[in-house]
Amino acid sequence: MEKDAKIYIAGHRGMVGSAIYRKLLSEGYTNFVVRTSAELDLRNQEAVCTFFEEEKPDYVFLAAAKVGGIMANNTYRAEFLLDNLQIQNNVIDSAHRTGVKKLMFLGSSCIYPKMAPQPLKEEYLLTGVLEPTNEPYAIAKITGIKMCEAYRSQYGSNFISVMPTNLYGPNDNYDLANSHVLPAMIRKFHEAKVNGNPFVELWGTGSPRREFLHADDLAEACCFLMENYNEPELINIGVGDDLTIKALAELIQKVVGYEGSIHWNTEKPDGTPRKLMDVSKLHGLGWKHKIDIETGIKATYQDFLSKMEAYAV
Ligand SMILES: NC(=O)C1=CN([C@@H]2O[C@H](COP(=O)(O)OP(=O)(O)OC[C@H]3O[C@@H](n4cnc5c(N)ncnc54)[C@H](OP(=O)(O)O)[C@@H]3O)[C@@H](O)[C@H]2O)C=CC1
Ligand SMILES: C[C@H]1O[C@H](OP(=O)(O)OP(=O)(O)OC[C@H]2O[C@@H](n3cnc4c(=O)[nH]c(N)nc43)[C@H](O)[C@@H]2O)[C@@H](O)[C@@H](O)C1=O
Repeated sequence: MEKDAKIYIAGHRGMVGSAIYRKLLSEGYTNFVVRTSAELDLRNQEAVCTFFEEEKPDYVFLAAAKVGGIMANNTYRAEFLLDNLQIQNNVIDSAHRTGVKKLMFLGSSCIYPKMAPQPLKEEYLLTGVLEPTNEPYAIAKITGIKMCEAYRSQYGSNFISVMPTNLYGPNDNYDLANSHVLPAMIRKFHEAKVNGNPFVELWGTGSPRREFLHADDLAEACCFLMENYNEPELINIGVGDDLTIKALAELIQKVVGYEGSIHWNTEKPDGTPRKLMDVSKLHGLGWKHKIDIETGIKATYQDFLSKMEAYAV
């Protein structure tokens, strides 16, 4: 990307979009176009077409989406399917129509079959049945991958698809019902510590395994791939290592300094038993993550503390 190129970061206030924004600013890029969802609802096809025709960005990072943890995905199934299809269809097609030089579509590790062999290689896409709790979201993301592939093959568009593993970091969502596990645990342990609660309730059995990548590492990988990856095939972004939800809970409990106990509510879903990314393709290109999980959790806890008033702890 040329340093003065016009870059549109869709979802620039979100955890991922804001991390990409910070990374690009730190690398000396200056020409950005951004809109909040209130200013430009990406589900609105006409508004998105007009925006692209007026702004004509050179590069697009598509980090706007309806996002949430296992309960949000399972509860708002229609919105996770429709909103995401609308957002990505509108942005990808407008990017093509206005001659965007390159677009990056962000998918997710949940696109892979629930019982796929581990670690998850890129070629396992569409080889089996999906995890039911996030099937609508996964179907939308798979459609986004196929849109990028189709526009490349029919029109020669340089649209790439990257599949991040579970993410965490600054500007994460700490809502107890709708967030992902890592921010939820930070908030639950912190509130229990402050309020002197004897136990914290967590969901499922604690036995599923998850891989976690810090948003700043993800942003670095996205910028690296925007520079160095121009292939039709999707590419995984992860750390190549995972831990059980129980081990994650113990780590966060230690960082927060909570001394009570954990109750596992097995009425709540476990979701996919394991989704560990195979990152050999990414490593082969020369990129590897830097932030280890304990360092990342400590920094994220500080981010939570700085925003705590917003969550009325
Ligand atoms: N978080 C995770 O663990 C993972 C995330 N991803 C992917 O990364 C991307 C970013 O996720 P993340 O940063 O975590 O999500 P966030 O919820 O933090 O941010 C999503 C952003 O999307 C924008 N947005 C949502 N709906 C609309 C809309 N209708 N019109 C315009 N903008 C909209 C929001 O804008 P505004 O703030 O202005 O309302 C928000 O800034 C997504 O594609 C997600 O699927 C992939 C794997 C894991
Ligand atoms: C990124 C990814 O995120 C989603 O998938 P997920 O990885 O299953 O999401 P999660 O982070 O919410 O949960 C991970 C694990 O953790 C357990 N768990 C324990 N206690 C809490 C808890 O308090 N909150 C939450 N949310 N989970 C908890 C929970 O039961 C599960 O076993 C996809 O829908 C999809 O959106 C997607 O792509």
